[in-house]
Amino acid sequence: MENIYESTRDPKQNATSKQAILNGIAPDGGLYVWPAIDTVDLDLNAIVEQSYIENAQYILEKILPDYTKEELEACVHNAYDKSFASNKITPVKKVGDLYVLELFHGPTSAFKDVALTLLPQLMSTALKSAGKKALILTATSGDTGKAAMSGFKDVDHIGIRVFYPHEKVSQIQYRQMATQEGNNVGVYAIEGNFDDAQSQVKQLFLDQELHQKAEEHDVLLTSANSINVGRLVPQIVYYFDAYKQLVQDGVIHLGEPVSFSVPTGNFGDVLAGYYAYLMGLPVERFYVASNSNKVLTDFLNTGVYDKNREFIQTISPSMDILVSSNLERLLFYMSGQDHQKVASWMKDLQEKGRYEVDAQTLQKIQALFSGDFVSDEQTKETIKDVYEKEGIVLDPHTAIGYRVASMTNSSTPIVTLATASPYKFSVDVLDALSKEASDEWDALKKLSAHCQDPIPVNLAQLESMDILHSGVISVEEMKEVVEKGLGEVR
Ligand SMILES: N[C@@H](CCOP(=O)(O)O)C(=O)O
Repeated sequence: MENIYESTRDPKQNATSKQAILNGIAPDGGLYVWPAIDTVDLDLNAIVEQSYIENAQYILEKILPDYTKEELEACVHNAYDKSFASNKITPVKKVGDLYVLELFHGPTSAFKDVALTLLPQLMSTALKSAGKKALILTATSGDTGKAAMSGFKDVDHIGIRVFYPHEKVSQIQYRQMATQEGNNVGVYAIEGNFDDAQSQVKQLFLDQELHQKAEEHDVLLTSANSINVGRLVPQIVYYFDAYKQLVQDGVIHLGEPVSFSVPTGNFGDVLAGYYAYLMGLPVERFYVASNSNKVLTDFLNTGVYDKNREFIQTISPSMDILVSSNLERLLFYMSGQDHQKVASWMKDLQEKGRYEVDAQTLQKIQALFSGDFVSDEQTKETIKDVYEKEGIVLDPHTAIGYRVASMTNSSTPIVTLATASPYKFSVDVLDALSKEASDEWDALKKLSAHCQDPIPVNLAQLESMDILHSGVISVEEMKEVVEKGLGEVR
């Protein structure tokens, strides 16, 4: 099978899709990309007629060509047949003049579930072909960690270790992770922020001593973050499916463009949309919505990416990120697939904390992407305003995307990606609605009563669950955790 994937930094580092998924990141620290993704020929007429599951299979067959049709069929059905509370998987709703793509009906109430119910299937299938075991390392700012553990819990031949920033996730996100059951999971708070966790995980992937030890245990080290192409590609499907729903609802005619507003920190979700665009989805513009950690807004406006700034803890913690990993993939495509340029920008980021792209690359990016940011105060205002006018409660991340979408004066329909359930951020959402609560449980109940909407079962049951993981470790101690984990994969 052809090695169609290659590192953003060096075309010689190439792999099949199964190998790319097993490796997580390329051995040179770059991210796997498929340079010819824009040659994929998808039939939009077929897509608007098919179910979500049929579309997932249709699209993944094109982008993961070394999986057999039967393998992908099994993976997709195992992931989506029973795990989502909506039979549409990711329904689109009209909210005011905008559209909202609800991505939070999965087992942990965040958009990550769409990919992290499928990645364990893809990973297990690839591991079987390779005859190996795997230890998955995951950095999380709140949502990915829980969704990854839920997806990989008790999966044979796979272990998972999750690292999140101590006291920098919402109370409910903390409870979701700290109560996680499973004989193959480990979750640790780290002293630091998400960027510290993510950088250390990336370092560990490149650590030769660790790889040596992994080999001794016959274990591969890999990732459940969106740096892994297997985490990213399932997210392409919901962009096509949202388009399908707009056509079916008569909002657009087939072939007409739509725009997307995507709240993002690590740039994975919006990059999946760009992949959909490269595969033929008619998109006019992507609005990249940030919180006060507005490193992406500044980059999109100036071409300078500069992480040397204050890290701000916000009420949208999943987006409290200053090193936005997947931007590297966008730079690869927008620079004309110039591996050397990408490698030198990433070297600058590593050594100086900043890089500046050339005018041509910036121009190409700006032709399709805009960036804007929203403060905590504005986020709360938006939650309140949308609730009062439309009776819909948005979570803080979605509110950021919604506000950025509503600031444009485009006549093209804009779909905001609703990335999480508001109940995951119950205290701040209730506060935005000018109500008080004594703690996160009181907030959950009051929010539910106020909105006359049931609390998702997976969140409601957290209150009675025991805390199983309470370790707080330093960034340096992460390596020990991983070394130990290698011997525990069964
Ligand atoms: N927002 C994420 C951060 C990690 O991003 P990912 O898309 O690379 O998994 C989170 O909630 O953990």
